[in-house]
Amino acid sequence: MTATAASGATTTVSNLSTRGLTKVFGGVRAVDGADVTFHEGKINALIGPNGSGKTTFFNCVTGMIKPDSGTVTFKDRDITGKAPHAIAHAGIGRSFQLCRIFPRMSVLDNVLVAVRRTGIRSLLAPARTEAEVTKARQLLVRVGIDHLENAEARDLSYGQQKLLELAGVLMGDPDTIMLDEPAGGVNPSLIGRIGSLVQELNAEGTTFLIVEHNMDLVMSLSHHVIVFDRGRPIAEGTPDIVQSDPRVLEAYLGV
Ligand SMILES: Nc1ncnc2c1ncn2[C@@H]1O[C@H](COP(=O)(O)OP(=O)(O)OP(=O)(O)O)[C@@H](O)[C@H]1O
Repeated sequence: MTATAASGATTTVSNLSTRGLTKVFGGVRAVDGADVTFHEGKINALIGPNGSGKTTFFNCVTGMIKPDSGTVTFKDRDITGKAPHAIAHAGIGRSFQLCRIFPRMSVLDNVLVAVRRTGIRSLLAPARTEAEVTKARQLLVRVGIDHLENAEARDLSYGQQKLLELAGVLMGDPDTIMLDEPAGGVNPSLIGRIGSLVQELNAEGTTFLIVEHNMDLVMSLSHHVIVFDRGRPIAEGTPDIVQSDPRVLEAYLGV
């Protein structure tokens, strides 16, 4: 969110930021001292050439891997190195580059188990409540695949599986959602559906952080674009500003 202070200067409101975040694999500095401030209440995109460290950065923020150094702060709390379920519980939901669903389970059960993937205590709770089933069905309506409720997840198209994964993310009522390549491998009509859903949810107050290679989608959806190269941001701003930044062209084309 961007607020205008009394002086007329704009300040960024952020609930999620990193400072000096670093992850090294062998000799590769996949994330290299990244200082990133996401804009709260906005659709933020993280773009950059292949191998620039976007997914590793996401994994460090969401607890899938432990950074070697640096900090991740969410709502004024240091969440660096916390377990994924603790970070999800704090309010950050995420999807994966390669969709994570249970292929032989029904669509409805996939949404229901999503809410159970938040630590051992919830796994031991009663299998499902009526309220959870109602909520899962409402979310399937919302993402547009309620007619497939009883189908096995493996019978869905890849785009439908991405919508299913998003329904699962929404079961946790996150206020911030991180999507890793939501349009990757998805047909154009479902890309449109995913884009509309992101805009609807954002209008209701959800902050988004999206890693995406589909530039049409990024530039049409995002309020704030952060460009990664070699493990750290090299440029950021509105889509217009980023597209005309020579450093971005250089990173992509290597010129
Ligand atoms: N588990 C790992 N072990 C070793 N090296 C890794 C590992 N994960 C990532 N890397 C390396 O870290 C660098 C950053 O990779 P990462 O997948 O984070 O980039 P990316 O920007 O998400 O790429 P893409 O756009 O292709 O998905 C690459 O050089 C990659 O080979």
